[in-house]
Amino acid sequence: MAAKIGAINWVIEISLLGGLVIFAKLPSWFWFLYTGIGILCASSFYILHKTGISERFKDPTLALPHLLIVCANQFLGLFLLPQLNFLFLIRIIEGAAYGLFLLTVRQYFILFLTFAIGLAAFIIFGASIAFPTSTLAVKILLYISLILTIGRLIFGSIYLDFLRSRLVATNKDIKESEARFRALTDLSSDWYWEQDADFRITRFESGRASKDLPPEMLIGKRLFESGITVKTPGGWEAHKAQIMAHQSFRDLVLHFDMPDNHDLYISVSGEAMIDNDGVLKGYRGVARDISEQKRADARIQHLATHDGLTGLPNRVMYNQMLSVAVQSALRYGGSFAVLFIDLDRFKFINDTLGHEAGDQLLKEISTRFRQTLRASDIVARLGGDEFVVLVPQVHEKKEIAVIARKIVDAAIAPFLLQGQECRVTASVGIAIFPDDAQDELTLTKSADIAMYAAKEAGKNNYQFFSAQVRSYALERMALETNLRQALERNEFTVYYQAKRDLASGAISGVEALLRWQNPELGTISPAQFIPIAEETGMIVPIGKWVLRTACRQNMAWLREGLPPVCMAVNLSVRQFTDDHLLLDIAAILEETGMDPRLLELEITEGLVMRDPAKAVTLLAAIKKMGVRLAIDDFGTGYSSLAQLKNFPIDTLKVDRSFIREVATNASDKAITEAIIAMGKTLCMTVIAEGVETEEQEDFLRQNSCDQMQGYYFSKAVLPEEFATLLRTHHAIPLPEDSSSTQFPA
Ligand SMILES: Nc1nc2c(ncn2[C@@H]2O[C@@H]3COP(=O)(O)O[C@H]4[C@@H](O)[C@H](n5cnc6c(=O)[nH]c(N)nc65)O[C@@H]4COP(=O)(O)O[C@H]3[C@H]2O)c(=O)[nH]1
Repeated sequence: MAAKIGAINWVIEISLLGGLVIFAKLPSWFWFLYTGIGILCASSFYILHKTGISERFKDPTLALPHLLIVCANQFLGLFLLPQLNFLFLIRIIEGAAYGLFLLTVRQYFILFLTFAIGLAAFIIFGASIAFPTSTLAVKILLYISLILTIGRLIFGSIYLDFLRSRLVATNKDIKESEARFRALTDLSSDWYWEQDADFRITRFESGRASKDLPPEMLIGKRLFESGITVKTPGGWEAHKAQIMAHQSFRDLVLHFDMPDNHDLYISVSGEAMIDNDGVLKGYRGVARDISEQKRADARIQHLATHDGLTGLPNRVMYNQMLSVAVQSALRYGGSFAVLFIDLDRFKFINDTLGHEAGDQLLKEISTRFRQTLRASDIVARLGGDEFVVLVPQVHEKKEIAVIARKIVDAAIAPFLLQGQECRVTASVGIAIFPDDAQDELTLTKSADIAMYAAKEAGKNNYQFFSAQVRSYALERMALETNLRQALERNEFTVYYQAKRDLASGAISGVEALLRWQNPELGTISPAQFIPIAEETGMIVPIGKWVLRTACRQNMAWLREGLPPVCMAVNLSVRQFTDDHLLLDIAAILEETGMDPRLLELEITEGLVMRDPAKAVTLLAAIKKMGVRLAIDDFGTGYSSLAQLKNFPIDTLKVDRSFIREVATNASDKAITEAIIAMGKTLCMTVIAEGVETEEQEDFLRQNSCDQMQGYYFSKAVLPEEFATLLRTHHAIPLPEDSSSTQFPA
C-alpha cells in the first residue's frame, strides 16, 4: 500500500516537472542548482554508505519498488525532456541507491529527506528566480508541485512510520529471541561460541559452565594453534579438513592440561555460518565440559582392566600388554619372558581361615610381588591365586631365574592372618618369547605348563618351559580332562584287597582301592590320578562314589551269605575339609543299610597334622557314628605319640616302605617294632602294608603285629574274586565293642 502511494506521488511529481519545463524555457544556471542538489545527494549517500548505521535491518520491499518507480519515471522523463539529462542522472543514482545497496530504514530516510528538501528548494527558490515573470499557468504548476512535494513528505513519513513500526516489531522479535537464547545459555552448562572466517574465537560464553575455562583463554585464538590437544581420531588435521570444507562437526574432544595439573576435557560441536552469497562468515556452536564423564570413563576402564581386590592389571589388560609386547618384539627384535605364578596351599588357607583371610593374603602378596619387581615389569592377577609377570627385554635366561627366585622368596615369607602366622609358597613357570612360543596364547600356555611342572617338582620353585616339560604337562592335562568325565562315563571300578589276621590266617577286613580304565589312556594308576583329583577338587564326588560303591558291595556280599568284613575306604585331604563329609557318610550308611562298625576310614598322618584341633573334632564326630578310623602310611609323617593319643584312632597301618626290607634292614626292623609296640600301647590294631614275602609275614607275626595286607596274600581284586577268597578264608568276627574302642580323651 505504502509503495503504491509512493509510486502515484512520483508519477504526479514527474508530470509537474515536465509541465514546468514545457511551459517555461529553463535558463542555464538552473542546471547549476540541480548540480548542487545532485552533489548534496551523492555526498549524503556516500556518507551513509560508509557509516552503515544499522546492519541489522535491510528490507528489499522498501528498495525494490523504488528502484523500479524511480527508473521508470526517469526514463520516461528522459524521453520527454532530453535537456533535463543531469537531473535524470541524479534520480537514477537515487534509484540505484535504493535498489542496489539495500539501504537500512534510517539510511533510506536520510536519503529521502535530502531529495525532498532539494526538490522543495528548487521549487521555492529556483523557480521563483527562474520565472520572475511567470504566467499564471506556471505559478499554478509551481504551487501544485510544492503541495505535492509536501504531500510526498507526508506520505513518505507515513510510509516510513509504517516501516519503523515494522522494524520495531522485528527488533522486538530479535530482542526476545536474543533474550531466550541468553536465558538458555545462562541455564545451560554448555558454552556458546563463535569464530570468525579466520577461525579465531570471537565469542565464548556461558552462564554456568566450568570456570576453569575463562573466555580470555580462547578469545582471538584459533583452536588448532593454541597448544590444545585434540583427542578425536584424526586429530587437528581431520578437523582442519572439515572446517576448510565448511562442514559441520560434532563432539570434537579437546584436552586442556590445566595449570593445577588437572585435566579438562571439552566436547565441541559447530556449524559454518554462510551468508546469502555462499561466503563463510565463521563458525558457531556449543561446547560442553566432559571432564567428569571422561573421569567416569577412565574409572570404568580401570575397573574393566584391573583386578578389584589387588589393583593389579587383570587378565584383559595383561592380554593387551602381552599383545603389545609381542608386536613390538616382532618389529624391533628382542626377547621377553612370561612368568606364570600359582600359589601353593592358598586354597587350604582360604578354606580353613575363610575368604577374608584369603583376600588379605592375596593383597599382601600382590604388594610383595610389586615391591620385589622392577617398575618396568608388569604384574597382573589372572584370577584366584594365579598371577603373571611380564618381563620386557630379556637378554639371558639367568636374569629370569633371578626374578623367579625373588618371586618364590617373596611368597614364602610368613603372613599374619587373623592373628595366625601362615605360609604359602609359589610355583613359577617361565616361557620366553620367541624361543618357547611366537604368539600370545601359546606363550601364556607354555608358562602355565611350566608352572605345572614346578608344582610337580615339589612346589616352591620355578621351572623353565621345555619340550620335556611340555610333553609331561600335555599328558597331565589329558589326564585331567579325561578325569573330569570319568565318573559319568563309568570308567571307575573298585578293587578289593584283603587284610589278613596274622594269628588265625583268616580275612580280617578289606580295603577298597580305586581303578580307572580310560578307553584312550588305558589303565591309570591311582598314584597318578588321585593327586590330580585332589588338586582339582574332583576327589570329593569321586570319593563319595567309592564310599557308596564299597558299602553297597559289602552289603551285596552279606546278602550272598558271606561273613561280614570291615570295609576300609581311603579318605583324602580334600574330602576331609569338605563341609558335607559327615552328612555324606551318614547318608551313604543309611542308604546302603551297612552297619557303621563295618566301615573303616583310612586317613593319612599328614591330613590330621595339618590342623590337629579341627581333626580331633571331626574324627570324634565320625567315631561317634560308629565308624572305625585308621591312620594310613604310618611312620612317613611327623606325628608324635603325644599327638596321636589325642585322636580316636582304631588302627595303625605301618607304611610299606618299612616292610619292604623289614626282614633284612635293622633300622626298618626297629621302626616297625616300635610302631607295633606303640599301637599296642594305645590299644590300636596294628596292620602292616605291602607284605610280599613269607619272611616279612613271619617277622610281623613274631612281633605281635595284628594283621597284614599285601601281594603275598592277595592283590586288589574284583568283587567276585574277593568273594571266592572270603569263602575260603573265613573272616574273623568283629569285636562286639569295636565301635567303642577306648582312646584317651
Ligand atoms: N608294591 C606293593 N604294593 C601293594 C602291596 N599291597 C598293596 N599294595 C598297594 O598299596 C596301595 C595301598 O593303598 P594306599 O596306601 O591307601 O594308597 C593308595 C591310596 O592312597 C590311593 N587310593 C587308591 N584308591 C583310593 C580311593 O578310593 N580314594 C582315595 N582317596 N585314595 C585312593 O592311591 C594309593 C595307591 O593305590 P594303589 O595303586 O591301589 O596301591 C595300593 C595297593 O595296591 C604289596 O604287597 N606291594
